[in-house]
Amino acid sequence: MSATRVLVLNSGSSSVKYQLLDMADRSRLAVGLVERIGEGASRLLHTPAGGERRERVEPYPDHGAALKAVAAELAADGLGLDSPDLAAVGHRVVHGGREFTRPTVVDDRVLAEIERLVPVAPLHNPANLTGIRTAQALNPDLPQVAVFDTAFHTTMPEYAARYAIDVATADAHRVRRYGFHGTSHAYVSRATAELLGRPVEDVNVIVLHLGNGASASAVRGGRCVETSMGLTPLEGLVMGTRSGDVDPAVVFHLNRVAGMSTDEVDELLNKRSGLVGLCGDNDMREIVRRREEGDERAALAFDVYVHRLRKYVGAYTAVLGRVDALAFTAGVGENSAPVREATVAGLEGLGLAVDTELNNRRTDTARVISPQYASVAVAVVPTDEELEIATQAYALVSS
Ligand SMILES: Nc1ncnc2c1ncn2[C@@H]1O[C@H](COP(=O)(O)OP(=O)(O)O)[C@@H](O)[C@H]1O
Ligand SMILES: CC(=O)OP(=O)(O)O
Ligand SMILES: [Mg+2]
Repeated sequence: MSATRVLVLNSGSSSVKYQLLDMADRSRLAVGLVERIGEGASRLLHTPAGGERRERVEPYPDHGAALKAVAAELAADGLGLDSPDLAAVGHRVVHGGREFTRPTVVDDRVLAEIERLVPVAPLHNPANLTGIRTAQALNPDLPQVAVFDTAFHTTMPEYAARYAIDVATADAHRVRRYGFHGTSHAYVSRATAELLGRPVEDVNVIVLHLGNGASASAVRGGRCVETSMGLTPLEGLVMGTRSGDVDPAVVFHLNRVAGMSTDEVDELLNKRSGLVGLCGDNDMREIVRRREEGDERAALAFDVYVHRLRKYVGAYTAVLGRVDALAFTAGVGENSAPVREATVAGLEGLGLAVDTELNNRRTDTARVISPQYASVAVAVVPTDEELEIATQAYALVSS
């Protein structure tokens, strides 16, 4: 019997999410999360299929230490990285530049390329590299597969990927729009077509991936034609801690007028902006609760967030020409009925509306929330980046 299991590692700036899947039946054998890596008391939560959740609170100074603890938890369930049932480890790698258009088995050249892209994904690529190197050290014989956030967006037409800046300067430094969360945009756009019962080739979808990081994409017939993130995951929508779009002159202005260094402005726009910068909270549940209690800062943060979303929905409607579906996904998109309602309110002219009762209903499965009469299907479509990474990694190593 051949190996059918895939361990998926999704390493973020201060966390690792992981899942062990059996691709024979797509079942989950274990799921877990390590939070607050490098922040003193880190926490590991590990749940084996059919077993009790286990918690470990201890300091993990870096992603390497965290992954060793994850490997130990898996080994305790007989699911260690040395198991002959394991076919591959699939890694979410955030920045793959233009080079990587599909999942790739990691070798020294691939590692060097991911390393070269660290300056354009400083919060993400170093953690992804540590994940790969640690898994390699734990079992050198196991294929490590990199699945890139940028890959799905490499089909964007040149006029969407180009910034209107001097071509020679841009090309010399690879300055262009790459886009991120591609694994989620790919999975959700396909799942939306399935929900509508139509072939993906025939369907045009706007996907709103609203997690801590957030991005929109316009997908025509299964191919991405536009997305809101750019050179780095800072451009576009308002996010938990990131500003999204600002006039680039904000950077020079703060440098000249407030004496802030480039690194300080970088930190401001990536970590002290977005929802947290506007109202002190980045959790949409908390913002909605405060807003309902009459908190003005929370209400403004909500309005700025939703206004940006509405601008992108309008823009992507124009990009696609014909829209069949608008899909909400990730933490906020899947769970926040108030955000979904406010995003499409008054957009009947674009064929958009939600049915209040359908919008407020809670399910774990994909569903349409627009009324019968609406010409665009508004849908809630849960993303599953881990399943998608496992599927792509397994397809590659078993082919
Ligand atoms: N029930 C809910 N209502 C509103 N927002 C929620 C709810 N559950 C989670 N969220 C939001 O989802 C965000 C996290 O989304 P997620 O997709 O898990 O993010 P990431 O993968 O980027 O860490 C949280 O910051 C929170 O704002
Ligand atoms: C690219 C990106 O923004 O990822 P995340 O949402 O995991 O921070
Ligand atoms: Mg996410």
